Amino acid sequence: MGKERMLITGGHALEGEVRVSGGKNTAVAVIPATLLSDEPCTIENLPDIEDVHALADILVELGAKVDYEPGRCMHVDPRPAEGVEISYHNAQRLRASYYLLGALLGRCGKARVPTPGGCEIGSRPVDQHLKGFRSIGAEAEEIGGMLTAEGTLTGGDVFFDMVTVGATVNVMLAAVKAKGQTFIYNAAKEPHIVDLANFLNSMGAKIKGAGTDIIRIRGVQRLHGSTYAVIPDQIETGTLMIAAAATGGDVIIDGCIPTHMDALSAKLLEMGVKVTDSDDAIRVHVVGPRRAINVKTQVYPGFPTDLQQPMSALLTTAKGTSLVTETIFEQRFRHLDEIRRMGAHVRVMDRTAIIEGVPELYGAPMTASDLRAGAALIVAALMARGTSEIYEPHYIDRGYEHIEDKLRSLGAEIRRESAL
Ligand SMILES: CC(=O)N[C@H]1[C@@H](OP(=O)(O)OP(=O)(O)OC[C@H]2O[C@@H](n3ccc(=O)[nH]c3=O)[C@H](O)[C@@H]2O)O[C@H](CO)[C@@H](O)[C@@H]1O
Ligand SMILES: C=C(OP(=O)(O)O)C(=O)O
Repeated sequence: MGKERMLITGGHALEGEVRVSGGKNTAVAVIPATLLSDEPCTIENLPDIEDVHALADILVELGAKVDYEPGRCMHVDPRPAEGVEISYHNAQRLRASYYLLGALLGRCGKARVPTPGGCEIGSRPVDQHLKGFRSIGAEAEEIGGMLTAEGTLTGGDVFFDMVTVGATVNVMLAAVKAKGQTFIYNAAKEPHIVDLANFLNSMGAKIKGAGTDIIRIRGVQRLHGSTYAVIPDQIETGTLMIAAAATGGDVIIDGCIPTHMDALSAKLLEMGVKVTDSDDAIRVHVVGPRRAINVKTQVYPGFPTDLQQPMSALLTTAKGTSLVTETIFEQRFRHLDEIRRMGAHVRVMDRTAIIEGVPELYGAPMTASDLRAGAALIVAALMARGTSEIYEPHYIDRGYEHIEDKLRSLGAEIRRESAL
């Protein structure tokens, strides 16, 4: 497909109900995990997004039999998979291609994966992944643009220098079939870590403590098949909540897990936005002016970095001055340069954005630099006066299923067209 752009005419309050899709960050861990099974698996509730399409292609490249119905489910028979290396082209399509390292190491004791692509939001080193593999008995290195890991895994103690989602996932994948026991200290606690553990345990793995700082994995010899539905996407849920708040709307987001959204809900309440939870839905309802607040990104259960960009877009029109501090990634403010063209008053000093709320933004042409930057531009465009053009919307497709349809169903004026 050629170059495209999104056109959004702002000023419509979003209203109605919308259903959230399955989680990207859980899907991209669970799909590689099917390679560890000794029998076929079925994964349900997968979002119909580019990262999932890429992983289906990678499993096929490795020789697995994949039957994928986008938007529905993926059947994976890993038994014919003999490959231990993925192509540069496929590795570049997404960050999570590096989960094939852990999955292949766990499956057959050997893996070669080109350094991954994905969003450029900081330097994103992989030293902790490699250290983790070494701690459980593998040789692992990064050389010439290639990540390699090999060895008979014994299990062991893994101490991460910082909380890292990716390295926690990778070590979990590698360790489930190790000969001995693994302890991961300073583990990530994100909902997708728990979801991956639940999937692996449903295949017969012995993982305890997922969702806490210490994960214990007792290696097993074989894993059986499983049918598993991934959890709803908390970042899509959060983006829709922010979009509702930004447009002065009244939206019910169905099929989500409200407790995963506590950090965002607390911040919206602090701004003066009404947030009401029920079992599997959240209502976001704007009743008066939105006040400026301070936000600092943290690991779960703190405020997620993936929602910092849409949240800072929302704050550009809040009453007063907001401080947004990004502690996880060094380059996650690029969206603000674009939103400044719409009339926002923003300065970035080191890791903090100082946002002075303005009464109104004006539509402008803008370019998405990464996935959540794209989501932030959508939020800004939805609340602006006039029409905005968002170039490079393919970044948004990495993580949001049918985003235009969902927003249109809530009353947004949004469409995509060729940018030629
Ligand atoms: C596919 C997926 O789930 N992506 C998420 C994952 O990314 P990802 O897994 O890449 O993020 P990490 O949690 O690993 O990164 C956290 C911090 O640790 C640093 N680090 C990480 C690994 C390492 O070996 N060395 C190192 O220094 C990173 O540069 C970053 O500063 O968690 C991020 C933080 O919640 C989210 O923004 C991403 O959406
Ligand atoms: C940064 C993200 O994803 P990835 O780690 O896949 O690049 C994200 O989902 O916001």
